[in-house]
Amino acid sequence: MSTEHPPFPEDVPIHPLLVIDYELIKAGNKHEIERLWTAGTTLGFWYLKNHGVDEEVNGMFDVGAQTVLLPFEEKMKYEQGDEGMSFGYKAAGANVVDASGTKDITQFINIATDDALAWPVQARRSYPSTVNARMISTIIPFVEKSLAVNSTLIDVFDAKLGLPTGTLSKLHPKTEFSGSTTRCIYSPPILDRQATAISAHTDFGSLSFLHNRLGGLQVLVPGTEEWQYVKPLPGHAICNLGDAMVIFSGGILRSNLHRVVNPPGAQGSLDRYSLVYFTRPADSIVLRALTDESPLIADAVTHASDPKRFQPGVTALEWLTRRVKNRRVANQKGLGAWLNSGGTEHTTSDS
Ligand SMILES: O=C(O)CCC(=O)C(=O)O
Ligand SMILES: [Fe+2]
Repeated sequence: MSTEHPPFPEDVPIHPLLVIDYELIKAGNKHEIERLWTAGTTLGFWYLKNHGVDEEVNGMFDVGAQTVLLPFEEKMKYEQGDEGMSFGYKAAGANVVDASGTKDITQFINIATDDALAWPVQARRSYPSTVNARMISTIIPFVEKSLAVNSTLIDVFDAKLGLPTGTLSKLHPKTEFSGSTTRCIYSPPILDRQATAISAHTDFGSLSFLHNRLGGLQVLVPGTEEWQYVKPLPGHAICNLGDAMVIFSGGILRSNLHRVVNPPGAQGSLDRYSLVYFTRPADSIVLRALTDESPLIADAVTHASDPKRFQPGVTALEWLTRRVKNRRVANQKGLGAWLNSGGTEHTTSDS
C-alpha cells in the first residue's frame, strides 16, 4: 500500500507530545525514564521513536486494507456481535458515536493476542482469510514485538510507582486469556465535517501502541476546551495509557480522552487506515488500586477526591465487555447504554 499522501496542514491546532526514545528507555537512561514518567502522569500520551516495529507495521496496514476489501457478507461472518466481545470484525454502523444514537462509519478488525500466540490452534475465535494468510509472516511478529515494547514501558511505570519489581507484569501474563488485541481501523472520508469517526473515549486496557499515517486523532488536553490534533510523525508511534493503569496507580497515571475526526486539510478526502496494539490485563484480574503494594499509590488514593473510582469492583474482562457492549447500536435503549459506556474520564465533552 502506498504511503504517499498530502502533508498534514500547518494551520490546525496541534498538541505536541513528548518524544520518547525507546532505545534509551531499554538502555535504562534515567533522563529518558523521567521524561516517560512525565508523559504518563500528565497527558498519558507520548510519541515513541526507535521502536523497531516499522516493517511489521507496514505489513499490518496491508492486512487492514485487504480485510476491508473483502465482500461485506464475508466480513460479517466474523462480526463481534452485541454481547461485548471485542475480538472480530466491527462493521460500519454497528457502534454509536453519541448519546443521540448517531451510527459510526468506521470498520475494525480486532485480532486477539491469544489467537496469534496459539496459532494455528484457535484460542478465542476465527478470522477472515486475509488475517489467516498473514498470521505467520506479519501478525505474529507484530504482536510479539508490540508486546515486548509495551511490557518494557509498563515495567518502567512499575518501578516509578514504587511497586515490587514485576507487579504490573504479573497482571499481564502471556499465559492467561486477556483482552489484548491488534486492531486495524478503516474510516472512509467523512463528508459531514461535524461527524466523528471514533467518538471521544479513553482506552479500556493498560497501554496502546498506535500507528497513524494520516491526521484525524485528537486529544482533549486537561484544562482546555478545544480538541487538538496529534500530528502523525513518520517512524514515530503514539503511545497512550488506558483505564486499567489509572486504576492500578490510584490515578497517578492518566488515560486521556481522545477521538478520531476526518483527517484535516488535503488529507480529508482520503481513506484513513490506522493500527493499534492494545495491551490489556488478564481477563480475571480484578481492577483495583495497588495500595497494598505501593505507599505512593496508597497515598494517592488517600488524597483522591473520589477514591471509589479506583475500586470499580469488576474484572478486566467485565470492564472491557461493559464498554464495548454499551457502544453497540443494538444495545441503545434510552440513555442508559451510552452513559454506561464510559471509562475513567470525568466528562466527555462531545457526548
Ligand atoms: O485511529 C486512531 O488514530 C485512534 C484509534 C483509537 O483511539 C482506538 O482504536 O482506541
Ligand atoms: Fe483509543
